Amino acid sequence: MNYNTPMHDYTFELNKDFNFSAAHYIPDERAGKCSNVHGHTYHVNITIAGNELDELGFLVNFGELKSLISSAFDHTLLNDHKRFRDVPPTSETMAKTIYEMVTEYISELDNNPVCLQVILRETPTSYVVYRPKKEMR
Ligand SMILES: Nc1nc2c(c(=O)[nH]1)N=C([C@H](O)[C@H](O)COP(=O)(O)OP(=O)(O)OP(=O)(O)O)CN2
Ligand SMILES: [Zn+2]
Repeated sequence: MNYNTPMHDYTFELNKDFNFSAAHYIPDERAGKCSNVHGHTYHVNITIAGNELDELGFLVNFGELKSLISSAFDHTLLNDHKRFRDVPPTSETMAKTIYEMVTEYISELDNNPVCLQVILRETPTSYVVYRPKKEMR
């Protein structure tokens, strides 16, 4: 999928798309049919930027980004995850959670990549963009 990415001055920008399947429910009757357990094939787009590459010539390993998120969420009930103990697993909170997981992972890398945004598509017609405020970077 092609999505817009924010303007930046980094030399390299990387985008990783992948899918995972998971179930969820929104535990509030105001969510209507979405308060029942149901499943989605979630589509994720992660944008990473930076000025330096690692010894392999990678900004970030594409496969590591995918496995970081898929190993946590694929074929699970999202409501069971500790990250969704206090907030319901909506597209918005999922996009923010994935951003936080990616940012924790890349903060360990020596070449200083940053995550610019995460896009989480829940259905063919519904998706969310999570982009941190500039002072958070
Ligand atoms: N702001 C949000 N609204 C809704 C969310 C959400 O995460 N954030 N989630 C849901 C449900 O989980 C649902 O699975 C998705 O809803 P919706 O886009 O309405 O799905 P439909 O397939 O019914 O949409 P169509 O318009 O028929 O394509 C609900 N709202
Ligand atoms: Zn849903």
